[in-house]
Amino acid sequence: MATWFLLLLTLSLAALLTPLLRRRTPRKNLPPGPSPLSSTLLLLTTSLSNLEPALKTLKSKHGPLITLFVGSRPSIFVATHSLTHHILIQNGAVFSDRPRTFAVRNISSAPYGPTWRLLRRNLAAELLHPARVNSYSWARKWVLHILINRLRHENGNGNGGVNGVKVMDHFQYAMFCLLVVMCFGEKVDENRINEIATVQRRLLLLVGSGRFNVLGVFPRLGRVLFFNRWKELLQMRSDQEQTLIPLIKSRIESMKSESKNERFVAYVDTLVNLELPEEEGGKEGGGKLTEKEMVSMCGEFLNAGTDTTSTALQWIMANLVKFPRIQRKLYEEIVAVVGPPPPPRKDLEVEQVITEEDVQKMVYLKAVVLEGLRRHPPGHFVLPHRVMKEVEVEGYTIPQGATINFMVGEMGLDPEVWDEPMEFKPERFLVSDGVFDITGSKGIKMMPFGAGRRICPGSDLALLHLEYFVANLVWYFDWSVADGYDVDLCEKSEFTVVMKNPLRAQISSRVE
Ligand code: HEM
Repeated sequence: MATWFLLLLTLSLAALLTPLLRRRTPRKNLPPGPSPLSSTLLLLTTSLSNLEPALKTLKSKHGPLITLFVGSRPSIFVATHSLTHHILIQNGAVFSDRPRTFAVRNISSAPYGPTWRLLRRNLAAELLHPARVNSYSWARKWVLHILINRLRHENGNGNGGVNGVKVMDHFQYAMFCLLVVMCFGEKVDENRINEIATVQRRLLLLVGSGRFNVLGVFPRLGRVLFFNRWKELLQMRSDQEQTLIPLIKSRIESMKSESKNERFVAYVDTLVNLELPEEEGGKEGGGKLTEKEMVSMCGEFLNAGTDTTSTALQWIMANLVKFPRIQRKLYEEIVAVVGPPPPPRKDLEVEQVITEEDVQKMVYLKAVVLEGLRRHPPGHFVLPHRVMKEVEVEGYTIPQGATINFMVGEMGLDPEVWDEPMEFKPERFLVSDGVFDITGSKGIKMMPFGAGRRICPGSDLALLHLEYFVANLVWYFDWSVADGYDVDLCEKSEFTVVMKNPLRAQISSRVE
């Protein structure tokens, strides 16, 4: 359907619905913002991440609480740390629901209630518990091996290629391998990894682009008016099922034949026997997860931990290339803890690695990772929350059913909170020996993983992955600017906020 037609349709729809719905839900003392018509247009045609520039302008005009509309439905944006703390930490229960969108069963879209609690607790306690995460040490070592060999290969076996290595594809591949092992409990070959990654990324980018927003907001009408989009979404979903169901089935089969002590626990194992509660008024019933629901859960697990972590890894490595002094200081810390790196082996085996226990002793490493997440959080917003009952905030009324979101990117760069916020200065996190409360429970300074009850349950795993890979990559290689390339810190919004000009680095082995 032509874009002009879509715009016209959206405008007419908004114009029609706004007065109708406003009559039913009288507009209360909402936080200020632009007119319902112009904000409906903005929200229906723009992905969340591309909204940021418009919201910054609105913030300077209206203040830190801004209302936009989709039809008559208010969508509120919060731009300051203290208000976010007040909302998500002090009044978390009211603000922890999710807007109803597509009917998929997963943690991130589950309404705030018993099913969400069960699914989230399952992930946190059965898979992301520190003991379980430790049991995947072999998988991290295996993936590090793959990553180092891919980087060496592209770089001409460590001799330093002229145009450098474009690292992002390798980072994404490595994170994907790692999460696939944790999800399905098996090492999957390269072709299959690429196949799963392609399907998952297509789904992620299209849903993240905002093109399907209208189907979530007006489900019935949207499917008729935007039939081709609806068909495209169904096709992507069917591709996802075709790639993930065989892996789920194979894991379930192997669970029957292996004894419990023979194997480590994969995410699928934890999902098989879950008994979901019957939710009052819920559309979906209780009982065991169906095969298709397991696809949604596994798809969420893969996507939540892959793009976010590889995006953060790229930003951190880009800053280490741009600022050799910081890279040198980090290398010195690493050598002080584990000694110099081993010479590369001819059979491409990575014999010695910096372990998870080693990284715990590296305070500067932790500061580098935190500074990367402050300066370049992979998401500049959290996932939208839904308000469960009407509340007052700062003298304004936040109505039940409104969506609410938080300007994560803005908060990490607020000059009132951060000294020289645009500078990459890991030292700012050294004041407390690299111990920083990323959950924001006592006060929020930045929130790359969100805050409160919906905070990212994978934050500890993500931090471990970042520390582990950054440490090993800097230990094995010296990273410098590739010929003819400048490290450009410009941002571009995809599903996450990525480097507009992806990092190209010249890497050379630290030892002959
Ligand atoms: C650097 C890496 C990561 C970043 C920056 C990140 C960030 C976030 C953010 C901002 C949210 C939304 C919070 C909210 O809505 O208030 C979120 C939710 C979530 N993340 Fe992550 N995440 C990362 C890695 C991971 C990993 C490794 C996993 C799992 C293995 C994961 C699983 C989830 C899940 C399941 C949710 C939904 C939580 C809920 O709705 O209760 N994330 N993440």
